Amino acid sequence: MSEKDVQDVDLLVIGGGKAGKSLAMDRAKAGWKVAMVERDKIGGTCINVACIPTKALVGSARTLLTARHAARMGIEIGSEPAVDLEALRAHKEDVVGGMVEAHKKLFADSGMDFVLGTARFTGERTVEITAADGATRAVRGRDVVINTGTTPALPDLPGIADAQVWDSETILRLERLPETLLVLGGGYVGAEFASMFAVFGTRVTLLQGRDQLLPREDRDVADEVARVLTGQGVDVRLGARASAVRREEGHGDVVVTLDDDSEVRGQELLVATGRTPVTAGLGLEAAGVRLTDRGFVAVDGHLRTTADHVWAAGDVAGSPQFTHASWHDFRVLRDNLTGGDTVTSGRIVPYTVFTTPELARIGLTETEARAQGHDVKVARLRVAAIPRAKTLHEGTGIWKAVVDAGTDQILGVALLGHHAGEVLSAVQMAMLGRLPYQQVRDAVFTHPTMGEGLNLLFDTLDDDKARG
Ligand SMILES: Cc1cc2nc3c(=O)[nH]c(=O)nc-3n(C[C@H](O)[C@H](O)[C@H](O)COP(=O)(O)OP(=O)(O)OC[C@H]3O[C@@H](n4cnc5c(N)ncnc54)[C@H](O)[C@@H]3O)c2cc1C
Ligand SMILES: NC(=O)c1ccc[n+]([C@@H]2O[C@H](COP(=O)([O-])OP(=O)(O)OC[C@H]3O[C@@H](n4cnc5c(N)ncnc54)[C@H](O)[C@@H]3O)[C@@H](O)[C@H]2O)c1
Repeated sequence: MSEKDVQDVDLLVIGGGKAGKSLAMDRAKAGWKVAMVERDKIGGTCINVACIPTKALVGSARTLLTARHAARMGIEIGSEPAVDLEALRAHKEDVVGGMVEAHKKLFADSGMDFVLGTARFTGERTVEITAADGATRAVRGRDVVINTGTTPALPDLPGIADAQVWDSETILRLERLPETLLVLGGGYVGAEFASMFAVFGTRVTLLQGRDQLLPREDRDVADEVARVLTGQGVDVRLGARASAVRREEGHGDVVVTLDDDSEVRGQELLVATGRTPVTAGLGLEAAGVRLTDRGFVAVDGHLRTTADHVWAAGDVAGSPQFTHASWHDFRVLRDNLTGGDTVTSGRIVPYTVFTTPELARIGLTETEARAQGHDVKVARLRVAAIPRAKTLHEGTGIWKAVVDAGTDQILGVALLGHHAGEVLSAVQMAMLGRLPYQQVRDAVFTHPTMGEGLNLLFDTLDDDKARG
């Protein structure tokens, strides 16, 4: 392609994830000439194959639980509630489809040039885009943003490539509800799918290589999540490291061999052992963009890559792998592209693991706080003590808060229980405002709400008992 065929734009976005699409729309509305290239998922990973479909299905699992437990609330439902697989799939596709359609309209209304195709760098700030029909075009950005995300990792285990295993995308096709399901990996994906499928009636065995579920959490919190899963019927096996996988003939069982040579079998296997950055085939060398040792695009605090006027955001840039982190990357980029000077360091990124009930987390764990030299006080509360939880028969879970004993600042919180993700935002506001915990302890919350439990949680910070 000759130089005169290269189209120049103010902003070129490669990959329409949360950061990229938000920035593309924002800058197009501001009058910039913007092109955004997306390979196949209109709206990005979260909407098509991650957060949104999984949370639609978690919603179904919770509806099933509510129906199952209706009698204890004095409601007679009649026959045993059950999953209708076709309707379940339709529900999920309806939610996803609606959001994809909404994005098409938002993209068009913003005035950006939305290009469905695969981008590959051919030189500095310049890409060749190949559309599904093979047509190509070249675009050069004054500034370029790489937002190509991550994809499920397939661990290097003998036999796994031929065992027709599921990953977090293929399982969402909901081709069947297996009677038995093996889940390899006890991180976020493993915990959420294990909880969901167990509620749907599948006998789930979760194989976690480490000796703790959700290894980033404090052990007491992770153990409590494991108890929740066990209570739902999940066989949680810790320290169960897979060494090989095979599928028996005629699409028979999947068999996982563990490090101790024992075998575990199930009708299907979900591999949930992490995600790999999408950089292959991007031609990053041609653009002067370097990777970190772990294969992510190397960026500084401003999200600048090693190439001038080339930026990266979201999962591929090594940001915490959450949609809201990518969304914040958008704000950082917007500032930096319009004369600002904003960095990603120091931001607090909370998250919620959508088991049922869910685990909501922010800030430091107790382990991290102690390792950083804080003298800590730890507050603990059983969710069953919260009046709202009693009215709902939703007493499962524990809440935990870690406070600096010297400054009374809240360092971190883990809330496992009903609507924990919603309650977490109140704690987050207190942390952002640097309020001492006493202000949360003594705030007047509405009765009876789950949020009111924060009074009770911080009330337990009686100095003698809480000092660890
Ligand atoms: C099962 C699951 C559940 C999750 N649930 C949650 C949740 O509840 N909450 C939460 O906050 N996070 C959740 N996450 C994480 C979240 O999905 C990711 O952190 C988020 O989607 C990352 O967004 P991103 O902006 O990095 O890019 P992505 O949304 O990954 O978008 C990248 C886009 O780039 C495109 N692309 C790649 N290469 C090219 C190319 N060469 N040319 C053109 N386009 C390209 C891809 O098609 C893709 O659409 C979940 C993840 C999984 C796997
Ligand atoms: N609710 C949410 O916000 C949400 C939900 C799902 C995913 N996500 C994001 O997606 C990312 C990926 O999630 P994930 O669960 O795939 O990865 P992860 O890194 O959280 O967990 C993978 C787990 O697999 C285990 N493992 C690895 N190899 C193994 C082996 N051979 N045998 C047994 N166990 C093995 C590891 O010990 C680890 O605990 C997360 O980091 C998270 O940020 C977020």
